[in-house]
Amino acid sequence: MRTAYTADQIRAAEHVLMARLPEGSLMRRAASGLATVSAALLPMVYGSRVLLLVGSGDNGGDALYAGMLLARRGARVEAILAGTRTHEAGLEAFRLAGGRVVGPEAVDRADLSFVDLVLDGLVGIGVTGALREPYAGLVRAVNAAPVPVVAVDVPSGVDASTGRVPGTAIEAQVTVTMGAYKAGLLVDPGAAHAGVVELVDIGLGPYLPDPDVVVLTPEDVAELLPRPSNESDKYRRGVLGVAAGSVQYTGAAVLTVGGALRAGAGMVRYAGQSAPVGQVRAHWPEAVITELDRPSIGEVGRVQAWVLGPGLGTDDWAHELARSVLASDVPVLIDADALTLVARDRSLLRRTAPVLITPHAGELARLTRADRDQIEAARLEHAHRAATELGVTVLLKGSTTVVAEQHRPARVNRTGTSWLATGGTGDVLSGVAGALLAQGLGCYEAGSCGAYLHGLAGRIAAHGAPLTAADVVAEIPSAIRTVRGEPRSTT
Ligand SMILES: NC(=O)C1=CN([C@@H]2O[C@H](COP(=O)(O)OP(=O)(O)OC[C@H]3O[C@@H](n4cnc5c(N)ncnc54)[C@H](O)[C@@H]3O)[C@@H](O)[C@H]2O)[C@@H](O)CC1
Ligand SMILES: [K+]
Repeated sequence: MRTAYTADQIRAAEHVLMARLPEGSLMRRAASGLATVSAALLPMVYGSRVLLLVGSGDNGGDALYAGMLLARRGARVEAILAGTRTHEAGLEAFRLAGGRVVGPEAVDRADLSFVDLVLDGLVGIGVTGALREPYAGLVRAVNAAPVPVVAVDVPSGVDASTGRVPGTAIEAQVTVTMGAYKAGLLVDPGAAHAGVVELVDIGLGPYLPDPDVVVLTPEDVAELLPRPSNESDKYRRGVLGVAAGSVQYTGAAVLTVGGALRAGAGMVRYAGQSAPVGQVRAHWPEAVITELDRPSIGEVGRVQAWVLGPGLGTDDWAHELARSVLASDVPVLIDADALTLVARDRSLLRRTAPVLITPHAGELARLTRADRDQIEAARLEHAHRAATELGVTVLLKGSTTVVAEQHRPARVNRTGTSWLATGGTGDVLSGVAGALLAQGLGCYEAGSCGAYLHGLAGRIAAHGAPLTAADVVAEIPSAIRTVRGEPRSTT
């Protein structure tokens, strides 16, 4: 499990560790890791040109000490001192090693074309708000130049705790982060600025609190996924009810049922009107089907969880069916049109059994009356707030998916690919996560494992080219085999 923390959590841990160590040793550890990663990005350290952007805080200090180490190895290292003050000891050490201080004009396009690497040490976890001048101007110039950038600790301009980017921010190829991952490096928009994140161990581990954010590894997912035992039968493996699809949207029903079957539901009971029923029957003879002549699940047999909403429509019939599903005593995953119904009628959410909602930013905006752009800008915060306010588990879809539940660290999923941004893939995700709910996983686990498998299946299906939602369904078993470390050709 990869764990990540807010700036305050990191500061508190650093404080305790620093008190136990000789002055400056943490920064030397940080700088040494930073120099090692930077050196590996250069074809040859000796003779290469490195430019440091140095801010007024300790982030600039890290850059100066790393610059010193690179200068000692024969690099030509120059520093732009952008702050009103500069880390004194770092600057002295840098100068003694042969580093040169240059003016801000060194970021002119012509000059940057002679530079092999930029180290961005303008600001780290100490940032507040949008980058001010002259930092913002330097960042714009560097971003516009074709020069690789290593961000020190955090790309300058990214809020380390939330991933917010309130103004200009460095676009780094690599971010060398000190002591522990910062939450804002793992969730967009911050993550998109960070590039590859390399962690430098400075001994902070024992002093860190419970994490703010967690990223599951394949091993974590493999351990959480249900596995059929010798005693399993289709009922014990989990029966999922699917209330999805309508006359207008038949495909959503097909994709949701497909996702659920491929993700290992012991049985899928599909309930819908005649048009989607015909389609589901044609695509998935495995599904057990109830054709509804009224909007009630009274005639559908026992299930362990429901998926409600993909392609369901938002008319009175859909509303009544949603009410009937939500009146059951099993976990319900609410997606798509059912989210619109719930946004209109919050009383639908009054139930005691667990609820997992799977909105994208626009759907969450409708549900919480927030602004869509603000949600995109601060995904962690909004997912958590919605989970707390609505008393549900929230899976906020997007390039980095966030699963939030009250009193638990947000789980961020990064297995997806931008090829997944195509019609119907959300229905597949609902089916996958619903199947995991039916197999007994809680909403938090089902949401995070579902997002992981769905993203990975998308990656496998895309393989660098466009995909369809049906392709994602087909690759879910490959994704499961991949996390289990089993060869794809065996079962
Ligand atoms: N103290 C230590 O021993 C260690 C420090 N570390 C480094 O120290 C950093 C934190 O250092 P600081 O606490 O000094 O903070 P930073 O260096 O991150 O930033 C603080 C400075 O940035 C300025 N600033 C804040 N917001 C700004 C904005 N929007 N525009 C322009 N300037 C802005 C502030 O005026 C202040 O001078 C970490 O990110 C990390 O790089 C790590 O190396 C671990 C060890
Ligand atoms: K930085």
